Formats: sequence, structure tokens, C-alpha cells
Amino acid sequence: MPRWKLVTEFSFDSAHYIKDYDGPCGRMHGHTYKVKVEATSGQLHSSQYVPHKVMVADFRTLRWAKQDGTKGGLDHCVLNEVLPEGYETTAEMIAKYIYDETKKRVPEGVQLKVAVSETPNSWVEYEDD
Ligand SMILES: Nc1nc2c(c(=O)[nH]1)N=C([C@H](O)[C@H](O)COP(=O)(O)OP(=O)(O)OP(=O)(O)O)CN2
Ligand SMILES: [Zn+2]
Repeated sequence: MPRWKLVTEFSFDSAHYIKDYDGPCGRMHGHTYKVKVEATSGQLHSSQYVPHKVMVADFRTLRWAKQDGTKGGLDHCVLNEVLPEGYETTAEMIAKYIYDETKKRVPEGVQLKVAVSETPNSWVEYEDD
């Protein structure tokens, strides 16, 4: 079936530590996190910015997490203080958090894949079936 795939990348700078980690990652340190969000759909939708069905989801919506931590995003914050109960600050759970929050913001039926990288050599991907 024909479908569109949107891909957008952004970064944010934040501090974190991994709770109970026996090693340096258990101490507060920072990363420039790189994020790639992919959104796939066979249908187009309106958005909060345009009333016509012309987009899978607004790129601005997909990029919400790059906003400042004081404005609901993840930039320039201590992730351990910002992520809700149930999420730790591993790349796995940051990817799940971004996925979960993005899912709430896009139209029903849009499939998502979120990739998060803390360092140039390692990343994690989280996606729909
Ligand atoms: N599966 C995961 N493993 C690790 C995570 C993670 O989120 N998921 N996170 C960390 C630490 O946060 C750490 O900051 C990254 O450490 P590391 O991979 O050691 O990164 P370096 O660039 O410092 O790697 P070097 O090989 O030491 O240069 C750890 N593991
Ligand atoms: Zn780290």
C-alpha cells in the first residue's frame, strides 16, 4: 500500500545519570542527544497549524522534544528530574518516552519509529510493530 514516511532529526543537550549504575554512567554527566523521528502513514491529516488534510503529521509536532526543558521539551535539563515516574534515563527509555509523548500528539494510525543516540557510536531504536 502506498504510504508516506516523514523523517526528521534534531538534537538536545541535557544531563543525566543512570540510577544505581555501578560505573561512571551512574554519576551526573551530559550528552548532546541526537534524535531521529520517523512517522509513516497512508493517509494525510490536518494539524494544529493547518486545517487541510495535507500532511502525515506536522514536522513541528514531531520535533517537540527539542524545546527547552522549561517549555515541555528535553533541552537543557536534568533528565532524571524531567522524565516521569516509570522512565529511567537510559537511551532505551528516553526513546520510549519520546515515542509515547509523540504518539499522543500525532493523528491516530500514524506509525512511529524513534532513534536516540547519546554518543556517535551507539544508538537505540523504538518502533511500532
Ligand atoms: N544499553 C545502554 N547502555 C548504556 C547506556 C544506555 O542508555 N543504554 N548509557 C550509558 C551511559 O549513559 C554513558 O554516558 C554512555 O557510555 P559509553 O557507552 O561508555 O559512552 P562513551 O562514549 O563514553 O564510550 P567509551 O567507549 O567509554 O568512549 C552506558 N551504557
Ligand atoms: Zn550518559
